[in-house]
Amino acid sequence: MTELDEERVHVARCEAALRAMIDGARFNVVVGEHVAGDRYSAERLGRHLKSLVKELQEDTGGPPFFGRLDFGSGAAAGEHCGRRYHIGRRHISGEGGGPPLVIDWRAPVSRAFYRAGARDPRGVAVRRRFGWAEGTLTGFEDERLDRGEELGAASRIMAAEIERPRVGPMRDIVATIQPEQDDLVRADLAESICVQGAPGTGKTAVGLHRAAYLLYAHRRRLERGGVLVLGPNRAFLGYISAVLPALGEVDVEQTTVERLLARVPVSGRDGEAAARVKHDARMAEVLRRALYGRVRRPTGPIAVPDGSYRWRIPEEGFRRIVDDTRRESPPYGVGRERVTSRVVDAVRRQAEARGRTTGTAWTRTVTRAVRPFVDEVWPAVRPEEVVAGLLGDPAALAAAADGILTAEEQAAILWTRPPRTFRSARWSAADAVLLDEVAGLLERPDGYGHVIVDEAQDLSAMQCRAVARRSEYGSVTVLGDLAQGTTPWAARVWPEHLAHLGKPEARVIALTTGFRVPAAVVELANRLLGALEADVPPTRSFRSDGRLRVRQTPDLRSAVVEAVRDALRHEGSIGVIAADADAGTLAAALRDGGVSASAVTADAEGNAESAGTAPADAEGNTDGDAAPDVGGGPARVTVVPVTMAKGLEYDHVVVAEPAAIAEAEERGLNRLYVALTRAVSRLDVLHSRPLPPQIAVPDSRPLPSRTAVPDSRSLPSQADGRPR
Ligand SMILES: Nc1ncnc2c1ncn2[C@@H]1O[C@H](COP(=O)(O)OP(=O)(O)OP(=O)(O)O)[C@@H](O)[C@H]1O
Repeated sequence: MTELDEERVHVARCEAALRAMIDGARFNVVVGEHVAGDRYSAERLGRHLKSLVKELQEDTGGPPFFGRLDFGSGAAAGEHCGRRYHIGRRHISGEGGGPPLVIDWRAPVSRAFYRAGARDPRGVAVRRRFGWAEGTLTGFEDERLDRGEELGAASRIMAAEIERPRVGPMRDIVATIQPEQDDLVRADLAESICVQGAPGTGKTAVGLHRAAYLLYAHRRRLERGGVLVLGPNRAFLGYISAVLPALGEVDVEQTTVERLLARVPVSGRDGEAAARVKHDARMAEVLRRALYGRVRRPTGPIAVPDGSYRWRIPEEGFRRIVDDTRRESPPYGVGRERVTSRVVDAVRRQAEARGRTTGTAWTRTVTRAVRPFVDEVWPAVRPEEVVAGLLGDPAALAAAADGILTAEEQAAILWTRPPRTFRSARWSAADAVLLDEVAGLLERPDGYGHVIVDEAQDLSAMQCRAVARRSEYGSVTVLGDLAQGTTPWAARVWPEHLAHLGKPEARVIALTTGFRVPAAVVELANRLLGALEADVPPTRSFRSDGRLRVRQTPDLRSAVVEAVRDALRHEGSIGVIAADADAGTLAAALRDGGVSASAVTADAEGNAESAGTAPADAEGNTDGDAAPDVGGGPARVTVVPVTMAKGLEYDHVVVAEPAAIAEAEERGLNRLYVALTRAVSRLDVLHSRPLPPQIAVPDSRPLPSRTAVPDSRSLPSQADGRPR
């Protein structure tokens, strides 16, 4: 029997054991319904067991393992001396209580799979990587670390995995996590980290694997708060939605900041000037003043009838209670309760001095009697009243914003036609952020144990504060790229942003090796860096494959259709990325040309990321909001308005008219940088107008024939990655 045959026998054992685990878990669900002592524990146990079944079922599709570690006999192997472990996406128990057939990739011993090298073998004699094709084990590759052999980037299996054409949603990367990524994935739960990563360096992948790792390593501690993943839009969430379930984690909340803060329907729209002011950190103080401006000093005593008695708190005593409470700065709602209970206590002291018994019923009656007095000085209020009271009333705004916002800034956010009541207000996306700030002043929201924020560079200071409120007692993983910032308020440096996120101490780590974008494409995109006002290192590509074509054409529409037809000859997904204003025309051109394509549609919720640009989310392929396919069946081609392209990737990308993308918004070059870095295997850049100078050939020599730049060698190389 060959070694490969032996491994295949192990595959069969694993599959049988996994089936037995599922049957066992199903059986436990049935038994669990009968064994639990009360309804509450029955429900808890039931939920746990059912989710175990769900997890296990999610797993049955993928290969049971992807690697193997053979530990040597030296002291470095420690307790693993002479042992052999298969490493996979999940633990598979051995038959009859024997040693496990597969160890979870997150277990401590698995770490050596990602970290061991010829220089530091960590007791590992041999690391084996397995190759799989359509569920069948096709081969393996050994690294004899004990003999100083290490393949590194030369591993065929690793390269094939990284360079494979992309189809469908994002996949996990457990088999090929790189050492610098592994460090981030396994960072301590208590530690907040910020990953500044060039496009395609695996930030999103790292964030999702970190979620899975933390849930494995700290399941009990995270059980209550849970883990939250925040992404830029629904198209992105659809794209990443399969990764965590494939890793056995089915209960992680994944949403956008807009949805997280959706306490009101968003139907209004701000102009850019208003949105900028509303997203500015100074609004926090304006809102705080507006809210606490409602607290008034008492102007009289409190009198509480109690049977034949009448208790009295003099104005001075009442005032002291209110002042003391304000000084303690509790959340507004807590302050209200604190004032009430302190007044009741003062009354109780008087009553008890007169020999009254003050039980629960007495407390309830007196509290009711005290309420109207407290309402006068510390009124109950809703966030909507506070924000509407501010934006709809120039005098109230002037009072709260005095010395904070200029007269122009106040004018920019004032409602020109205030609604009659806050109930009929047409709230904008930025208003929702203000409402959340006030809600947070009234009462602390429930927090998460860990929050992962993707594309964090695009959050405003006020959105960061909303995230900070939800991770006050937890930690965060901040993922972003300053060069991809496209909102008017996008971060230009990390420290200030991290302070708004409530984690100024977070460690900032840079990732620079790109696993998505081929070298030739990276070189083109890197030319934009100098113009982006972001101090980030240029990307280096892990990949030497791939293709870049830059072509000028008199007829953009026909050229796009032709490029897509050509791309359809290859395997993999195809994305046509264009300025928002051009996306519809190009989708129509493809339709007229008989090419089946779906379209990422404009946002249904109005949560545009910046004022004045169309859009935010909903990708058809993933959540059903797409325009129907012309050809029927799932389309391989997607037309993507460029403001929706963030975080997505396609095997073949056609970027249409870079000049139009660059000039459509203030940070148009950043947007172009995002567009150029979505391609996994091939990028076509088609233009009828001159290219933005940063990506045009620097010495204005025409690119070879102006039609094809087959590989990176055709582009003048730039060691420092900066435009010349
Ligand atoms: N270690 C790895 N092994 C295999 N594939 C990887 C690895 N790291 C990243 N990738 C792949 O590279 C691609 C880019 O990763 P990801 O989307 O996480 O990058 P990103 O840094 O978030 O990019 P962007 O900033 O452009 O959105 C994905 O297809 C991901 O699966």
